[in-house]
Amino acid sequence: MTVLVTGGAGYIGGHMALALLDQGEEVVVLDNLSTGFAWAVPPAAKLIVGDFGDSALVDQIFADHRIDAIAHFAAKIVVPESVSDPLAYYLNNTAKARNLLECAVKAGVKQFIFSSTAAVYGEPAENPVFENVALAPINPYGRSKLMVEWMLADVAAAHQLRYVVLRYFNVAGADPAGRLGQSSPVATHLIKVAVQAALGHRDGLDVFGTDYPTPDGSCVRDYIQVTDLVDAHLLALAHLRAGGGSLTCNCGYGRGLSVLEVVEVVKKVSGVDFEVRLKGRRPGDPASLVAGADRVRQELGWTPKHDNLAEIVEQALSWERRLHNRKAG
Ligand SMILES: NC(=O)c1ccc[n+]([C@@H]2O[C@H](COP(=O)([O-])OP(=O)(O)OC[C@H]3O[C@@H](n4cnc5c(N)ncnc54)[C@H](O)[C@@H]3O)[C@@H](O)[C@H]2O)c1
Ligand SMILES: O=c1ccn([C@@H]2O[C@H](COP(=O)(O)OP(=O)(O)O[C@H]3O[C@H](CO)[C@@H](O)[C@H](O)[C@H]3O)[C@@H](O)[C@H]2O)c(=O)[nH]1
Repeated sequence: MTVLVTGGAGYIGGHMALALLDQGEEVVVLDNLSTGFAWAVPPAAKLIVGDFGDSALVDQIFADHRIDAIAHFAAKIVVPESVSDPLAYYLNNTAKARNLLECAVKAGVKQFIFSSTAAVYGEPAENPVFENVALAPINPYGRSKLMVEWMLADVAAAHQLRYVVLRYFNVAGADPAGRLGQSSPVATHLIKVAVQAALGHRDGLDVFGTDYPTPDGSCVRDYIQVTDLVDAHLLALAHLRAGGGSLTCNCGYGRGLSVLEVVEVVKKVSGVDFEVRLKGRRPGDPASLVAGADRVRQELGWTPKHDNLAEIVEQALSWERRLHNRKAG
């Protein structure tokens, strides 16, 4: 059987495609290359360049391939951009997901893994935050994803489709074998920005907000290494294929690190004391998000292998060097 990976030319979907191929699966990647790269798709996967909201194209993909599961990564993912352009997020992340689900139901695809986000929690009253708290996203990005979670629950109640929703916390690092990493043309994620500053590819780093109600005033996040996250998807796929029921799980390590702490680790690992400018808050940022991560361990048997920020930063540094040389070369 074949897995359809939407967004498989992107950061996390690309690592998923690699991992699926590593375990002998057939992989079809559907990606419009809006933020992804054809070169990031492993050659053994079939890349179809197109939009996952294009129902005629998706129907054709289901007709041409024996797809038993969809891993749906494709989305717009930048929180501040969702604040300035919410309709783009509701179209790409929400409305098009509805079309994809309709095609899946029509084609009888019964297994669906969805990339959700810690942003569905908004500003949780307590951290770590567990899956069963009331959901109150504070930005359009989080709302655009939460609506897909709701659609999935309704579709699963009405049809034979079962799902695993994985709510990722902050994803970072790269394939330990060095085959792939985060390649987005315009970096916005903290670790990637910090690593670029350390390598002199940008002029220092701005810290967005130092007056949050956190120990050092900067935002706290739970950084999860990308192949550990992908392992949770492989386990989710096995769970669904074994007939397991629909499930929603946080994906994080259950440990919060502040922006200033992350910056210190990047400076230490790189050995470069790059410029850090303390700035005002960025729109849409919650103060703290740390995963209550018991369920993914208990229900899926997940055990992380790379829960170490220095190792994650080392991976990000070595990927960024490679990416830079590739561009220069
Ligand atoms: N990176 C994180 O820290 C993080 C955290 C939580 C959740 N997520 C979720 O994980 C998923 C993957 O994120 P990523 O970091 O790999 O981002 P990314 O931008 O690297 O990958 C997204 C991919 O989707 C493709 N895409 C976007 N819209 C499309 C469309 N309409 N049709 C076809 N392809 C389309 C892009 O070209 C890109 O290759 C997203 O759903 C995101 O919301 C990411
Ligand atoms: O140059 C920078 C970049 C980021 N930050 C801060 O670093 C923290 C983390 O920001 P970022 O790496 O952009 O991630 P988030 O905004 O937390 O969002 C990520 O993590 C969410 C889950 O927690 C996911 O839903 C999103 O898709 C993903 O982009 C935030 O406090 C930012 O304000 C800075 O201070 N300077």
